Amino acid sequence: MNAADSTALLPAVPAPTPGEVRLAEIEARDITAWFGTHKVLDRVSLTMDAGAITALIGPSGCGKSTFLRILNRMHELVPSAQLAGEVLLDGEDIYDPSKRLIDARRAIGMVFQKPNPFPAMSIRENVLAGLKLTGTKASRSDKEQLVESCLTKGGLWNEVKDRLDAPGGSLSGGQQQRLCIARSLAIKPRVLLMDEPCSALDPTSTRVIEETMLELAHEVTIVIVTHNMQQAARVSSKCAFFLASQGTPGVIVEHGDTPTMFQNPRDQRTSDYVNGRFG
Ligand SMILES: Nc1ncnc2c1ncn2[C@@H]1O[C@H](COP(=O)(O)OP(=O)(O)OP(=O)(O)O)[C@@H](O)[C@H]1O
Repeated sequence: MNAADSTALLPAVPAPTPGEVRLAEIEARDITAWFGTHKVLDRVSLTMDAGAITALIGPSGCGKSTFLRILNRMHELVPSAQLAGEVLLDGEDIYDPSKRLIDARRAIGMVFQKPNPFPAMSIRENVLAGLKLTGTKASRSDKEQLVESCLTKGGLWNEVKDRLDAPGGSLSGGQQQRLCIARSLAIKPRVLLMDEPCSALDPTSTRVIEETMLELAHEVTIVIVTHNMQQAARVSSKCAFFLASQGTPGVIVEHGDTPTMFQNPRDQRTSDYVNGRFG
């Protein structure tokens, strides 16, 4: 079975109700990035469509994670990091000096490779942690509703509804990752960035998270970095192939609809990569 064929294994997802949510487009324009003098991305442009799941693929070190971190202003946390270019969230540059960092982080959430719940905090507190960090006020009953809806969207509610006061650290790795997804949803992001969210998980947990992603795409635009070609084919509708050949900075070689990228790519290097001939 090739990667594209495996799409059929996932259950059908019902269409979104029109007008229910306003989905955001995120566009990177001419992004060049450095760590010190090391240029790691060179004029990368990519539009990640509203409501789509876009997969960023490519060999190790080609700048996928750096690109993802640029999309919610995490790149600037590294002291030596520099950046040129623009990131437009629904047409507005999140790097515009008049824009606040906290607004970018609130609108553009991130789930990391390694599940990182607050281990000693309860499951409930983990979900609500983002409200505190962003200074968002909510009544007790609103918080209870939020906990239930986020854990439901994160695909975890049925497993934890009877132990919301148990510590986040008591959950399995896959459950912890779904808790992190629920936590990121609580502040209602418009875009969710996921950096290899399943690479530390077993196949069953991976499948549950993939199903969760497909459900979430109805209300939040998703960008995922993955090394797993089957996963890219199963969950994404758009795909971008990054490459940094022989010490040159990373560029996007090709991007487009996922089935085309897997079955009929224009560039031989894309074909070689998605078919496992390198990387
Ligand atoms: N904090 C950092 N300081 C200095 N260089 C860094 C830092 N983070 C990444 N780099 C360098 O930037 C380049 C791109 O790294 P990045 O992690 O973005 O690639 P990647 O495609 O996501 O790799 P992988 O698939 O292995 O996670 C690499 O050469 C890496 O060594």
